[in-house]
Amino acid sequence: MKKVGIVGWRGMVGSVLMERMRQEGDFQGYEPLFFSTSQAGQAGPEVNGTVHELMDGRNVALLAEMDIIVSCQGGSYTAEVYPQLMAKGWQGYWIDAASKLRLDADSIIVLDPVNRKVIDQGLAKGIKKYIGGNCTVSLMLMALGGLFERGWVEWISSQTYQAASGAGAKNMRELVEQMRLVGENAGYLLDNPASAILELDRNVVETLRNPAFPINNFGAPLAGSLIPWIDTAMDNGQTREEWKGVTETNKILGLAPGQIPVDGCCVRISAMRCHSQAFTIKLNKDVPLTEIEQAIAGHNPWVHLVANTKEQTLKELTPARVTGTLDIPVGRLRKMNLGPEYVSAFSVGDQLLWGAAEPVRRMLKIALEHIG
Ligand SMILES: NC(=O)C1=CN([C@@H]2O[C@H](COP(=O)(O)OP(=O)(O)OC[C@H]3O[C@@H](n4cnc5c(N)ncnc54)[C@H](OP(=O)(O)O)[C@@H]3O)[C@@H](O)[C@H]2O)C=CC1
Ligand SMILES: N[C@@H](CC(=O)OP(=O)(O)O)C(=O)O
Repeated sequence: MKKVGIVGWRGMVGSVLMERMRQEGDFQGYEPLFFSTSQAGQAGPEVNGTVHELMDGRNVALLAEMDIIVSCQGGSYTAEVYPQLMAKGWQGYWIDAASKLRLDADSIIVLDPVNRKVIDQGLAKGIKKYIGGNCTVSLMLMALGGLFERGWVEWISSQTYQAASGAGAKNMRELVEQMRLVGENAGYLLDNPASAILELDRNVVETLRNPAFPINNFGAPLAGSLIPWIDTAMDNGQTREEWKGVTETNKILGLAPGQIPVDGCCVRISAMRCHSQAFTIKLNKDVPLTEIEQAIAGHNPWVHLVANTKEQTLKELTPARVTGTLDIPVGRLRKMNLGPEYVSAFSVGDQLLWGAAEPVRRMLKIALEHIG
């Protein structure tokens, strides 16, 4: 029986992966082994009625016995362990949620509803590294895959509204902590409907600017505010998150680097785990809106169109509605005043599902089918 090692299963992305694997009945037909870098020997997850003892995530000899390793443990773990496996001549498949190996020449970024052909070609060529994409990029391609598939996209500008979860579990806690403080400090004014609105506003700002306000993880208030910077600086003025847009999009689609320009401004906002994006799409010809709608809606089973009305937008096109689902709603779709080839659209997606765990889960199934 094939052996699959799962590392990082108890982290945030890993927990969502485990949840999805259980929902889909994925723990069948192979022996799963669960690894931890800090809890080896302790009881791990229960799968199909068996509680699995945790293996040492740094036991490279044991890891090398796996046919497939799935890691949601993070980039520094990958940097530490993957080269050791290579040095041992390991021939297994490495499936990873972290960005570390994404741009290696011999890796494939996986998003099978969009690039199954690229994945299958990689498997046929003997490629062994399959890496989940950046959440923002994966969610854009799940939303607009139909336009790329038709070859209609000349370039895209994406302005993002990214959730706290993208920065990690501690940041999600910090956001809610910030919200609590804002609410608690303003409580007495909210309780008095006669209180002046500018007093309420001053109260909130004083809370946000108080040196004791918890900002250790974000570096700035996020509740009642936003942060137009995600990840590290690149030399050209972009942030790394913005740079991933063009770099990963083209790699996922199997195109030459930079072939389809993608750029925009990535912004952290106070959603919990759904990233949203406003797109300006430049098509290479004037395509009627009905054909654009058909191309988007017909691309994959998870994307759906939301009518460009206030009622439907408020009902269907918000992080509050989409969180915890695999849905990829695309709305606010219209031709822009800039010209007939310019299209505006807005999309929302759960960045822990299609943005992280789901492409990895599906790749494990594809790899298992491939090795038989
Ligand atoms: N967060 C995101 O939105 C996305 C993250 N990714 C990538 O996925 C990787 C993992 O990210 P993420 O899931 O956020 O990482 P987490 O910090 O949630 O988990 C990583 C590891 O931390 C250890 N850990 C220590 N304390 C705890 C605790 N109290 N609860 C759970 N785990 C704990 C666990 O390892 P151990 O058992 O060994 O101690 C766990 O596997 C990163 O490389 C990230 O870049 C990719 C896409 C999106
Ligand atoms: N950088 C993303 C989350 C993430 O982990 O991205 P990546 O997998 O590319 O490192 C965000 O902050 O929303």
